[in-house]
Amino acid sequence: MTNDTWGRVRQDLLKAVGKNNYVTWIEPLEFERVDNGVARFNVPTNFIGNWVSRNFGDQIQQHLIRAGAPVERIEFSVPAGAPRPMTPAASNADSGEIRGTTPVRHATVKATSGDLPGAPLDKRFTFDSFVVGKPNQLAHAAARRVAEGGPVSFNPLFLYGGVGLGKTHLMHAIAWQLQNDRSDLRVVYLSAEQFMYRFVQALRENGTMQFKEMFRSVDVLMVDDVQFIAGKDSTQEEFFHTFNALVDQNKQIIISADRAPGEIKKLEERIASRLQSGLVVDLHPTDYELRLGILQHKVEQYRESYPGLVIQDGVLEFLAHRISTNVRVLEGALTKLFAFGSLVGREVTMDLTQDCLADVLRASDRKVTVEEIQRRVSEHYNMRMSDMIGPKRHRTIARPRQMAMYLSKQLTSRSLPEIGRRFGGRDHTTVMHAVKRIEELKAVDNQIAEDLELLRRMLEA
Ligand SMILES: Nc1ncnc2c1ncn2[C@@H]1O[C@H](COP(=O)(O)OP(=O)(O)OP(=O)(O)O)[C@@H](O)[C@H]1O
Repeated sequence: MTNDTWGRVRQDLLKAVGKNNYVTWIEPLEFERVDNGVARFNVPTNFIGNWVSRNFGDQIQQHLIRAGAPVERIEFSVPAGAPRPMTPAASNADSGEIRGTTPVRHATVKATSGDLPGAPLDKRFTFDSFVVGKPNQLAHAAARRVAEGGPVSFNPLFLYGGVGLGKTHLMHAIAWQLQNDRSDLRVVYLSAEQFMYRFVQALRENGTMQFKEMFRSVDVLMVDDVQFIAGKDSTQEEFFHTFNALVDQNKQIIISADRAPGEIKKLEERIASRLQSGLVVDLHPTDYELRLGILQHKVEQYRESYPGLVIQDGVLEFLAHRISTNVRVLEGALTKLFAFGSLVGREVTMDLTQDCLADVLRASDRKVTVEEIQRRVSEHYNMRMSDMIGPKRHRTIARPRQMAMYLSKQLTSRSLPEIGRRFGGRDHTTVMHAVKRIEELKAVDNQIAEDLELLRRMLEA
Protein backbone atom coordinates (compact mmCIF):
# COMPACT_ATOMS: atom_id res chain seq x y z
CA MET A 1 0.00 0.00 0.00
CA THR A 2 1.24 3.49 -0.81
CA ASN A 3 0.61 6.90 0.60
CA ASP A 4 -1.58 7.51 -2.46
CA THR A 5 -3.84 4.63 -1.52
CA TRP A 6 -4.13 6.07 1.97
CA GLY A 7 -4.90 9.47 0.42
CA ARG A 8 -7.82 7.95 -1.49
CA VAL A 9 -9.03 6.03 1.54
CA ARG A 10 -8.98 9.24 3.54
CA GLN A 11 -11.29 10.84 1.00
CA ASP A 12 -13.67 7.89 1.30
CA LEU A 13 -13.53 8.11 5.08
CA LEU A 14 -14.31 11.80 4.97
CA LYS A 15 -17.57 10.93 3.24
CA ALA A 16 -18.26 8.00 5.51
CA VAL A 17 -17.65 9.57 8.93
CA GLY A 18 -18.50 13.24 8.30
CA LYS A 19 -16.31 16.31 8.50
CA ASN A 20 -16.26 16.69 12.28
CA ASN A 21 -15.16 13.15 12.98
CA TYR A 22 -12.76 13.28 10.10
CA VAL A 23 -10.97 16.38 11.32
CA THR A 24 -10.76 15.14 14.87
CA TRP A 25 -9.90 11.49 14.37
CA ILE A 26 -8.80 10.64 10.86
CA GLU A 27 -6.72 13.64 9.92
CA PRO A 28 -4.21 13.16 12.75
CA LEU A 29 -3.41 9.60 11.56
CA GLU A 30 -0.12 9.27 9.75
CA PHE A 31 0.25 6.22 7.56
CA GLU A 32 3.51 4.41 8.34
CA ARG A 33 3.64 1.09 6.47
CA VAL A 34 1.99 -2.28 5.96
CA ASP A 35 3.85 -5.38 6.98
CA ASN A 36 2.57 -8.92 7.25
CA GLY A 37 -0.97 -7.72 6.73
CA VAL A 38 -0.78 -5.15 9.53
CA ALA A 39 -1.36 -1.52 8.57
CA ARG A 40 0.56 0.70 10.95
CA PHE A 41 -0.31 4.28 11.71
CA ASN A 42 1.34 6.90 13.86
CA VAL A 43 -0.92 8.86 16.15
CA PRO A 44 -0.12 11.92 18.23
CA THR A 45 -1.50 10.45 21.47
CA ASN A 46 -2.54 7.10 22.86
CA PHE A 47 -5.97 8.42 23.51
CA ILE A 48 -6.54 9.19 19.83
CA GLY A 49 -5.15 5.77 18.90
CA ASN A 50 -7.46 3.93 21.28
CA TRP A 51 -10.46 5.94 20.30
CA VAL A 52 -9.93 5.53 16.55
CA SER A 53 -9.26 1.86 16.98
CA ARG A 54 -12.45 1.34 18.94
CA ASN A 55 -14.73 3.56 16.92
CA PHE A 56 -13.38 3.64 13.39
CA GLY A 57 -11.02 0.66 13.20
CA ASP A 58 -13.39 -1.60 11.26
CA GLN A 59 -14.40 1.12 8.85
CA ILE A 60 -10.80 2.03 8.10
CA GLN A 61 -9.94 -1.60 7.51
CA GLN A 62 -12.88 -2.10 5.15
CA HIS A 63 -12.00 0.98 3.13
CA LEU A 64 -8.38 -0.11 2.90
CA ILE A 65 -9.41 -3.55 1.62
CA ARG A 66 -11.76 -1.96 -0.88
CA ALA A 67 -8.92 0.25 -2.10
CA GLY A 68 -6.83 -2.86 -2.82
CA ALA A 69 -4.80 -3.12 0.39
CA PRO A 70 -5.64 -6.50 1.93
CA VAL A 71 -4.90 -5.65 5.57
CA GLU A 72 -5.87 -8.02 8.36
CA ARG A 73 -5.30 -5.69 11.24
CA ILE A 74 -4.59 -2.05 12.03
CA GLU A 75 -2.24 -0.80 14.67
CA PHE A 76 -1.82 2.66 16.05
CA SER A 77 1.18 3.79 17.98
CA VAL A 78 2.71 6.97 19.25
CA PRO A 79 6.13 7.25 17.60
CA ALA A 80 9.07 7.32 19.97
CA GLY A 81 10.31 10.84 20.50
CA ALA A 82 7.08 12.36 19.22
CA PRO A 83 6.25 15.66 20.84
CA ARG A 84 3.99 14.87 23.77
CA PRO A 85 1.00 17.03 24.45
CA MET A 86 1.94 19.87 26.72
CA THR A 87 3.22 18.19 29.81
CA PRO A 88 4.68 19.66 32.91
CA ALA A 89 8.07 17.94 32.79
CA ALA A 90 8.70 16.06 35.98
CA SER A 91 12.13 17.58 36.40
CA ASN A 92 10.99 21.16 36.21
CA ALA A 93 7.45 20.89 37.50
CA ASP A 94 8.61 22.28 40.80
CA SER A 95 10.01 25.36 39.20
CA GLY A 96 6.66 25.95 37.58
CA GLU A 97 8.00 25.60 34.06
CA ILE A 98 5.89 23.93 31.46
CA ARG A 99 7.18 22.51 28.24
CA GLY A 100 4.87 22.90 25.31
CA THR A 101 4.85 21.26 21.91
CA THR A 102 4.40 22.47 18.36
CA PRO A 103 4.60 26.14 17.57
CA VAL A 104 5.67 27.04 21.05
CA ARG A 105 7.60 23.93 21.83
CA HIS A 106 10.28 25.77 23.65
CA ALA A 107 8.18 28.39 25.27
CA THR A 108 7.99 28.35 29.03
CA VAL A 109 5.35 30.01 31.08
CA LYS A 110 5.19 30.54 34.75
CA ALA A 111 2.21 28.76 36.23
CA THR A 112 2.68 28.85 39.94
CA SER A 113 -0.33 28.00 42.02
CA GLY A 114 -1.14 31.69 42.24
CA ASP A 115 -1.71 31.70 38.49
CA LEU A 116 -3.99 28.72 38.51
CA PRO A 117 -7.36 29.49 37.03
CA GLY A 118 -9.54 28.01 39.77
CA ALA A 119 -12.46 29.46 41.70
CA PRO A 120 -12.41 29.81 45.48
CA LEU A 121 -13.63 26.90 47.56
CA ASP A 122 -16.42 27.09 50.10
CA LYS A 123 -15.09 26.36 53.60
CA ARG A 124 -18.29 24.61 54.61
CA PHE A 125 -18.13 22.03 51.83
CA THR A 126 -15.95 19.31 53.31
CA PHE A 127 -16.33 15.55 53.68
CA ASP A 128 -16.94 16.05 57.40
CA SER A 129 -20.03 18.09 56.73
CA PHE A 130 -21.35 15.79 54.02
CA VAL A 131 -24.03 13.44 55.29
CA VAL A 132 -24.00 10.06 53.57
CA GLY A 133 -27.14 8.08 52.84
CA LYS A 134 -28.30 5.55 50.31
CA PRO A 135 -29.00 8.06 47.52
CA ASN A 136 -25.48 9.50 47.56
CA GLN A 137 -23.30 6.74 48.92
CA LEU A 138 -21.82 5.72 45.61
CA ALA A 139 -20.99 9.28 44.62
CA HIS A 140 -19.51 9.84 48.06
CA ALA A 141 -17.37 6.69 47.87
CA ALA A 142 -16.09 7.63 44.42
CA ALA A 143 -15.31 11.17 45.57
CA ARG A 144 -13.44 9.79 48.59
CA ARG A 145 -11.39 7.54 46.37
CA VAL A 146 -10.40 10.41 44.10
CA ALA A 147 -9.62 12.59 47.11
CA GLU A 148 -7.02 10.06 48.26
CA GLY A 149 -4.93 11.28 45.34
CA GLY A 150 -3.64 7.80 44.55
CA PRO A 151 -3.19 6.35 41.07
CA VAL A 152 -5.98 7.38 38.74
CA SER A 153 -8.42 4.49 38.59
CA PHE A 154 -11.28 6.08 36.71
CA ASN A 155 -11.10 9.11 34.51
CA PRO A 156 -13.13 11.20 34.46
CA LEU A 157 -15.29 10.89 37.53
CA PHE A 158 -18.60 12.21 36.30
CA LEU A 159 -21.08 13.21 39.02
CA TYR A 160 -24.58 14.08 38.05
CA GLY A 161 -27.89 14.75 39.71
CA GLY A 162 -30.67 17.26 40.17
CA VAL A 163 -30.41 20.70 41.68
CA GLY A 164 -29.01 21.00 45.19
CA LEU A 165 -28.11 17.36 45.75
CA GLY A 166 -24.49 17.95 46.71
CA LYS A 167 -22.42 17.85 43.51
CA THR A 168 -20.59 21.08 44.24
CA HIS A 169 -20.22 20.12 47.88
CA LEU A 170 -18.49 16.85 46.94
CA MET A 171 -16.19 18.52 44.43
CA HIS A 172 -15.09 21.11 46.96
CA ALA A 173 -14.59 18.37 49.53
CA ILE A 174 -12.27 16.55 47.13
CA ALA A 175 -10.35 19.75 46.48
CA TRP A 176 -9.99 20.55 50.18
CA GLN A 177 -8.72 17.12 51.01
CA LEU A 178 -6.25 17.05 48.14
CA GLN A 179 -4.95 20.47 49.07
CA ASN A 180 -4.52 19.30 52.63
CA ASP A 181 -2.90 15.94 52.04
CA ARG A 182 -1.16 16.47 48.71
CA SER A 183 -0.01 20.04 48.59
CA ASP A 184 2.31 19.10 45.70
CA LEU A 185 -0.70 18.61 43.41
CA ARG A 186 -2.05 21.45 41.35
CA VAL A 187 -5.77 21.22 41.91
CA VAL A 188 -8.16 23.41 39.99
CA TYR A 189 -11.89 23.70 40.57
CA LEU A 190 -14.06 25.94 38.45
CA SER A 191 -17.49 26.06 36.88
CA ALA A 192 -17.92 25.43 33.17
CA GLU A 193 -19.12 29.00 32.93
CA GLN A 194 -15.84 30.26 34.37
CA PHE A 195 -13.97 28.00 31.97
CA MET A 196 -15.79 29.64 29.11
CA TYR A 197 -15.25 33.10 30.47
CA ARG A 198 -11.52 32.45 30.79
CA PHE A 199 -11.38 31.07 27.30
CA VAL A 200 -13.23 33.98 25.72
CA GLN A 201 -11.01 36.38 27.59
CA ALA A 202 -7.93 34.54 26.32
CA LEU A 203 -9.24 34.75 22.76
CA ARG A 204 -9.83 38.44 23.13
CA GLU A 205 -6.41 39.09 24.56
CA ASN A 206 -4.48 36.79 22.25
CA GLY A 207 -3.66 34.62 25.20
CA THR A 208 -4.95 31.26 24.01
CA MET A 209 -1.56 29.60 24.15
CA GLN A 210 -1.12 30.61 27.74
CA PHE A 211 -4.66 29.49 28.47
CA LYS A 212 -3.94 26.08 26.99
CA GLU A 213 -0.69 25.67 28.85
CA MET A 214 -2.20 26.75 32.11
CA PHE A 215 -5.04 24.24 31.92
CA ARG A 216 -2.83 21.46 30.65
CA SER A 217 -0.47 21.92 33.57
CA VAL A 218 -2.91 21.03 36.33
CA ASP A 219 -2.87 17.67 38.12
CA VAL A 220 -6.52 17.55 39.04
CA LEU A 221 -9.14 19.46 37.08
CA MET A 222 -12.71 19.81 38.30
CA VAL A 223 -15.35 21.40 36.12
CA ASP A 224 -18.74 22.00 37.68
CA ASP A 225 -22.03 22.21 35.77
CA VAL A 226 -20.54 21.14 32.46
CA GLN A 227 -23.98 21.27 30.80
CA PHE A 228 -23.34 24.99 30.54
CA ILE A 229 -20.95 24.60 27.61
CA ALA A 230 -23.47 22.65 25.53
CA GLY A 231 -24.14 24.51 22.30
CA LYS A 232 -21.12 26.80 22.79
CA ASP A 233 -19.03 25.45 19.98
CA SER A 234 -15.58 26.91 20.41
CA THR A 235 -15.65 26.46 24.19
CA GLN A 236 -16.65 22.83 23.73
CA GLU A 237 -13.83 22.37 21.29
CA GLU A 238 -11.30 23.82 23.71
CA PHE A 239 -12.70 21.85 26.62
CA PHE A 240 -12.39 18.68 24.58
CA HIS A 241 -8.72 19.30 23.83
CA THR A 242 -7.93 20.22 27.42
CA PHE A 243 -9.71 17.10 28.54
CA ASN A 244 -7.82 14.83 26.15
CA ALA A 245 -4.47 16.33 26.97
CA LEU A 246 -5.03 15.80 30.68
CA VAL A 247 -6.36 12.26 30.32
CA ASP A 248 -3.38 11.42 28.16
CA GLN A 249 -1.12 12.57 30.94
CA ASN A 250 -3.11 10.47 33.38
CA LYS A 251 -4.27 13.52 35.29
CA GLN A 252 -7.51 13.21 37.22
CA ILE A 253 -10.59 14.98 35.90
CA ILE A 254 -13.84 15.39 37.79
CA ILE A 255 -16.91 16.71 36.09
CA SER A 256 -20.40 17.48 37.31
CA ALA A 257 -23.63 18.11 35.46
CA ASP A 258 -27.31 18.21 36.12
CA ARG A 259 -27.89 15.13 33.96
CA ALA A 260 -26.10 12.15 32.44
CA PRO A 261 -23.59 12.87 29.67
CA GLY A 262 -25.76 11.32 26.96
CA GLU A 263 -28.71 13.47 27.95
CA ILE A 264 -27.08 16.87 27.74
CA LYS A 265 -28.62 18.45 24.69
CA LYS A 266 -26.33 20.13 22.17
CA LEU A 267 -23.28 18.54 23.68
CA GLU A 268 -21.10 17.14 20.93
CA GLU A 269 -21.29 13.39 20.61
CA ARG A 270 -17.53 12.92 20.95
CA ILE A 271 -17.51 14.92 24.20
CA ALA A 272 -20.45 13.00 25.60
CA SER A 273 -18.67 9.75 24.80
CA ARG A 274 -15.48 10.96 26.41
CA LEU A 275 -17.36 11.96 29.54
CA GLN A 276 -18.81 8.49 29.80
CA SER A 277 -15.49 6.75 29.53
CA GLY A 278 -14.67 6.88 33.24
CA LEU A 279 -17.01 6.41 36.15
CA VAL A 280 -20.44 8.00 35.88
CA VAL A 281 -22.31 8.25 39.17
CA ASP A 282 -25.71 9.55 39.87
CA LEU A 283 -26.65 11.51 43.01
CA HIS A 284 -30.19 10.31 43.53
CA PRO A 285 -32.89 12.53 44.95
CA THR A 286 -32.66 12.49 48.73
CA ASP A 287 -34.86 10.10 50.64
CA TYR A 288 -36.48 10.65 54.01
CA GLU A 289 -33.61 9.14 56.04
CA LEU A 290 -30.98 11.25 54.31
CA ARG A 291 -33.01 14.42 54.72
CA LEU A 292 -33.45 13.70 58.41
CA GLY A 293 -29.72 12.98 58.77
CA ILE A 294 -28.84 16.28 57.10
CA LEU A 295 -31.27 18.18 59.32
CA GLN A 296 -29.86 16.60 62.47
CA HIS A 297 -26.35 17.41 61.35
CA LYS A 298 -27.30 21.03 60.67
CA VAL A 299 -29.01 21.37 64.02
CA GLU A 300 -25.77 20.33 65.70
CA GLN A 301 -23.94 23.01 63.74
CA TYR A 302 -26.55 25.67 64.53
CA ARG A 303 -26.39 24.96 68.25
CA GLU A 304 -23.35 27.21 68.55
CA SER A 305 -25.05 30.16 66.92
CA TYR A 306 -28.39 29.66 68.67
CA PRO A 307 -27.62 28.35 72.16
CA GLY A 308 -30.69 27.48 74.19
CA LEU A 309 -33.05 27.18 71.26
CA VAL A 310 -35.31 24.18 71.77
CA ILE A 311 -36.86 22.21 68.93
CA GLN A 312 -39.90 20.19 69.74
CA ASP A 313 -39.76 16.46 69.00
CA GLY A 314 -41.15 15.64 65.61
CA VAL A 315 -40.31 18.93 63.92
CA LEU A 316 -37.27 17.62 62.07
CA GLU A 317 -39.17 14.49 61.04
CA PHE A 318 -41.99 16.66 59.77
CA LEU A 319 -39.60 18.75 57.69
CA ALA A 320 -37.85 15.67 56.31
CA HIS A 321 -41.22 14.36 55.20
CA ARG A 322 -42.60 17.49 53.75
CA ILE A 323 -39.72 19.28 52.10
CA SER A 324 -38.60 18.41 48.62
CA THR A 325 -35.50 16.51 47.69
CA ASN A 326 -33.39 19.63 47.18
CA VAL A 327 -31.02 19.96 50.13
CA ARG A 328 -30.57 23.67 49.55
CA VAL A 329 -34.29 24.21 50.17
CA LEU A 330 -34.11 22.02 53.27
CA GLU A 331 -31.20 24.02 54.67
CA GLY A 332 -32.92 27.29 53.86
CA ALA A 333 -36.03 26.18 55.72
CA LEU A 334 -34.06 25.22 58.79
CA THR A 335 -32.13 28.48 58.81
CA LYS A 336 -35.36 30.43 58.59
CA LEU A 337 -36.87 28.41 61.40
CA PHE A 338 -33.88 28.93 63.69
CA ALA A 339 -33.75 32.63 62.96
CA PHE A 340 -37.46 33.01 63.58
CA GLY A 341 -37.45 30.89 66.73
CA SER A 342 -34.62 32.86 68.29
CA LEU A 343 -36.19 36.16 67.25
CA VAL A 344 -39.46 35.46 68.97
CA GLY A 345 -37.63 33.65 71.80
CA ARG A 346 -39.89 30.61 71.66
CA GLU A 347 -39.50 26.91 71.42
CA VAL A 348 -39.74 25.72 67.82
CA THR A 349 -43.03 23.86 67.89
CA MET A 350 -44.94 22.23 65.10
CA ASP A 351 -47.35 25.20 64.96
CA LEU A 352 -44.55 27.70 64.72
CA THR A 353 -42.93 25.59 62.00
CA GLN A 354 -46.11 25.46 59.94
CA ASP A 355 -46.65 29.20 60.28
CA CYS A 356 -43.11 30.18 59.59
CA LEU A 357 -42.60 27.84 56.64
CA ALA A 358 -46.04 27.94 55.06
CA ASP A 359 -44.69 29.16 51.72
CA VAL A 360 -41.80 26.67 51.59
CA LEU A 361 -44.09 23.80 52.51
CA ARG A 362 -46.58 24.73 49.86
CA ALA A 363 -43.91 25.08 47.20
CA SER A 364 -42.39 21.74 47.88
CA ASP A 365 -45.46 19.59 47.98
CA ARG A 366 -44.07 16.19 47.55
CA LYS A 367 -42.96 15.02 44.13
CA VAL A 368 -43.35 11.40 43.24
CA THR A 369 -40.28 9.36 42.30
CA VAL A 370 -40.00 6.43 39.92
CA GLU A 371 -38.92 4.22 42.82
CA GLU A 372 -42.00 5.05 44.85
CA ILE A 373 -44.12 4.23 41.85
CA GLN A 374 -42.37 0.89 41.41
CA ARG A 375 -42.83 0.09 45.08
CA ARG A 376 -46.51 1.01 45.17
CA VAL A 377 -47.31 -0.89 42.01
CA SER A 378 -45.38 -3.97 43.22
CA GLU A 379 -47.28 -3.91 46.51
CA HIS A 380 -50.59 -3.49 44.75
CA TYR A 381 -50.03 -6.49 42.48
CA ASN A 382 -48.28 -8.54 45.10
CA MET A 383 -45.10 -8.95 43.15
CA ARG A 384 -41.50 -8.51 44.13
CA MET A 385 -39.92 -5.10 43.65
CA SER A 386 -36.95 -6.82 41.97
CA ASP A 387 -39.27 -8.08 39.23
CA MET A 388 -39.96 -4.49 38.29
CA ILE A 389 -36.42 -4.15 37.06
CA GLY A 390 -35.75 -7.81 36.27
CA PRO A 391 -36.01 -9.61 32.94
CA LYS A 392 -39.19 -11.70 33.52
CA ARG A 393 -41.72 -11.29 30.74
CA HIS A 394 -44.71 -13.20 32.02
CA ARG A 395 -47.90 -11.15 31.70
CA THR A 396 -48.50 -11.06 35.50
CA ILE A 397 -45.22 -9.23 35.86
CA ALA A 398 -44.85 -7.46 32.54
CA ARG A 399 -48.25 -5.74 32.77
CA PRO A 400 -47.72 -4.13 36.21
CA ARG A 401 -44.24 -3.14 35.03
CA GLN A 402 -45.80 -1.40 32.05
CA MET A 403 -48.26 0.32 34.35
CA ALA A 404 -45.42 1.54 36.55
CA MET A 405 -43.66 2.89 33.45
CA TYR A 406 -46.85 4.63 32.39
CA LEU A 407 -47.30 6.21 35.84
CA SER A 408 -43.66 7.27 35.87
CA LYS A 409 -44.21 9.10 32.62
CA GLN A 410 -47.40 10.72 33.93
CA LEU A 411 -46.32 11.66 37.43
CA THR A 412 -42.63 12.48 37.20
CA SER A 413 -40.63 14.73 34.92
CA ARG A 414 -38.24 11.94 33.99
CA SER A 415 -37.52 11.41 30.31
CA LEU A 416 -38.20 8.09 28.58
CA PRO A 417 -34.50 7.07 28.61
CA GLU A 418 -34.25 7.94 32.30
CA ILE A 419 -37.32 5.87 33.09
CA GLY A 420 -35.95 3.01 31.01
CA ARG A 421 -32.73 3.09 32.98
CA ARG A 422 -34.58 2.92 36.25
CA PHE A 423 -36.40 -0.16 35.04
CA GLY A 424 -33.27 -2.28 34.84
CA GLY A 425 -31.62 -0.46 31.97
CA ARG A 426 -34.39 -0.91 29.46
CA ASP A 427 -34.43 1.00 26.22
CA HIS A 428 -36.58 4.13 25.87
CA THR A 429 -38.56 2.48 23.08
CA THR A 430 -39.69 -0.16 25.60
CA VAL A 431 -41.04 2.60 27.83
CA MET A 432 -42.68 4.29 24.88
CA HIS A 433 -44.36 1.04 23.93
CA ALA A 434 -45.52 0.50 27.53
CA VAL A 435 -47.06 3.96 27.74
CA LYS A 436 -48.91 3.44 24.48
CA ARG A 437 -50.12 -0.02 25.44
CA ILE A 438 -51.44 1.11 28.82
CA GLU A 439 -53.20 4.06 27.24
CA GLU A 440 -54.96 1.66 24.89
CA LEU A 441 -55.86 -0.76 27.66
CA LYS A 442 -57.11 1.99 29.95
CA ALA A 443 -59.72 2.90 27.36
CA VAL A 444 -61.13 -0.63 27.13
CA ASP A 445 -60.37 -2.30 30.45
CA ASN A 446 -62.18 -0.89 33.46
CA GLN A 447 -60.11 -2.81 35.96
CA ILE A 448 -56.90 -1.33 34.66
CA ALA A 449 -58.40 2.16 34.54
CA GLU A 450 -59.53 1.84 38.17
CA ASP A 451 -56.22 0.44 39.35
CA LEU A 452 -54.36 3.27 37.70
CA GLU A 453 -56.61 5.85 39.28
CA LEU A 454 -56.21 4.27 42.71
CA LEU A 455 -52.44 4.09 42.39
CA ARG A 456 -52.25 7.67 41.20
CA ARG A 457 -54.25 8.88 44.18
CA MET A 458 -52.11 6.91 46.62
CA LEU A 459 -48.92 8.22 45.08
CA GLU A 460 -50.02 11.83 45.11
CA ALA A 461 -51.40 11.67 48.62
N1 LIG B 1 -25.35 15.00 51.72
C1 LIG B 1 -25.27 16.26 52.13
N2 LIG B 1 -24.86 16.55 53.38
C2 LIG B 1 -24.80 17.83 53.81
N3 LIG B 1 -25.10 18.89 53.05
C3 LIG B 1 -25.50 18.67 51.80
C4 LIG B 1 -25.61 17.36 51.27
N4 LIG B 1 -26.03 17.44 49.99
C5 LIG B 1 -26.19 18.73 49.73
N5 LIG B 1 -25.85 19.49 50.81
C6 LIG B 1 -25.91 20.95 50.92
O1 LIG B 1 -26.93 21.42 50.05
C7 LIG B 1 -26.55 22.63 49.41
C8 LIG B 1 -26.59 22.43 47.93
O2 LIG B 1 -25.58 21.53 47.53
P1 LIG B 1 -24.66 21.75 46.25
O3 LIG B 1 -24.44 23.21 46.01
O4 LIG B 1 -23.47 20.87 46.36
O5 LIG B 1 -25.65 21.19 45.14
P2 LIG B 1 -25.44 20.94 43.61
O6 LIG B 1 -25.79 19.52 43.39
O7 LIG B 1 -24.10 21.39 43.18
O8 LIG B 1 -26.57 21.81 42.99
P3 LIG B 1 -26.60 22.77 41.72
O9 LIG B 1 -26.93 21.88 40.60
O10 LIG B 1 -27.70 23.72 42.05
O11 LIG B 1 -25.28 23.43 41.59
C9 LIG B 1 -25.15 22.95 49.93
O12 LIG B 1 -25.26 23.87 50.96
C10 LIG B 1 -24.64 21.62 50.45
O13 LIG B 1 -23.75 21.78 51.51
